[in-house]
Amino acid sequence: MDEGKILLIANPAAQNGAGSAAAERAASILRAYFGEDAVVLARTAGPRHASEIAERSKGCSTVIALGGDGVIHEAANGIMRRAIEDRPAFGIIPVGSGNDYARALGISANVDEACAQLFKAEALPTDVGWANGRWFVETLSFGLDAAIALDTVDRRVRTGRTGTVLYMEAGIDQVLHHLDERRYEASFDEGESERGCSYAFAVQVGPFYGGSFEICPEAHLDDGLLDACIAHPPLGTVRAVYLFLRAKGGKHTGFEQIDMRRFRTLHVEFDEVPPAQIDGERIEARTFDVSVEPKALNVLRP
Ligand SMILES: Nc1ncnc2c1ncn2[C@@H]1O[C@H](COP(=O)(O)OP(=O)(O)OP(=O)(O)O)[C@@H](O)[C@H]1O
Repeated sequence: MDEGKILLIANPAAQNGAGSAAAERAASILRAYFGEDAVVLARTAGPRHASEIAERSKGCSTVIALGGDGVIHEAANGIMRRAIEDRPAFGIIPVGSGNDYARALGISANVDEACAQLFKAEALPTDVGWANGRWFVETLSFGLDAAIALDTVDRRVRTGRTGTVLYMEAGIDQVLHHLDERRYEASFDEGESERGCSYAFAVQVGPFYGGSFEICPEAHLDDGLLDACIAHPPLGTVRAVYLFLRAKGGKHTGFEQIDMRRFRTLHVEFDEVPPAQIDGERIEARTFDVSVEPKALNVLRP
């Protein structure tokens, strides 16, 4: 990692409050390495604050977001709002329940290990997705997948569970009780309009979503393309649970109900507003205009 001012944007509320101690720990490790004055710690005060801080972060060479995929999403959006030549390098220290972007980058969920990885990391040009005026670094999805991701937010507060167990529980519950078909009309790369019906429709920069489900195993962070996984009817509950469990290890592809696509742009219009998530955060619309901005962000990758 380049020396120079480092701005550490931390969500103290991440992972039920664990973000606060993690931020202190990360700041002290980074200061011990780069020098006391080289690292500025900024704690977020609430939703969207990370975007504002990152957008205003003039004069620093690196922005590191500490927290879950939500605060990483917000910080990346703030940086992306700046002109490309003015964007600092972007690093992450994952302290969340899903940590999908960290998994795609190969960054440890242990704060000490993540810092050690960042010291040796290179800032590599990385693709960023764009949908309805928001950037996404890893995932955007509609339907069942999004309902699962959104369900985990309430479920975590209720049960205190995190990580894979939390997603598995939410996933099985949604598949058993909300296996809804959603009609859409989609055009990939400005091609002919296709009418379709999906249970789940995920658009990925990297392979992971939902806390380590390898939904698009062939997705690469710097290939200039988005990958989609679309699960079509007919799919009974038993088959759906089977495919859902296989998706944990990326072994759901190759089945006739699973359509894998690769593209640069997508226009998709659902008959009704579907549950939808962008990097794990709620997004509401019936029509989505999606594209990829190749190698738009220099991301610290081990
Ligand atoms: N100080 C704060 N207090 C409460 N919420 C905050 C604060 N700062 C940011 N947030 C919001 O918290 C939400 C969740 O943040 P984040 O993703 O970092 O943690 P998480 O939810 O624990 O992790 P995951 O996304 O992996 O489940 C984001 O929408 C963010 O805007």
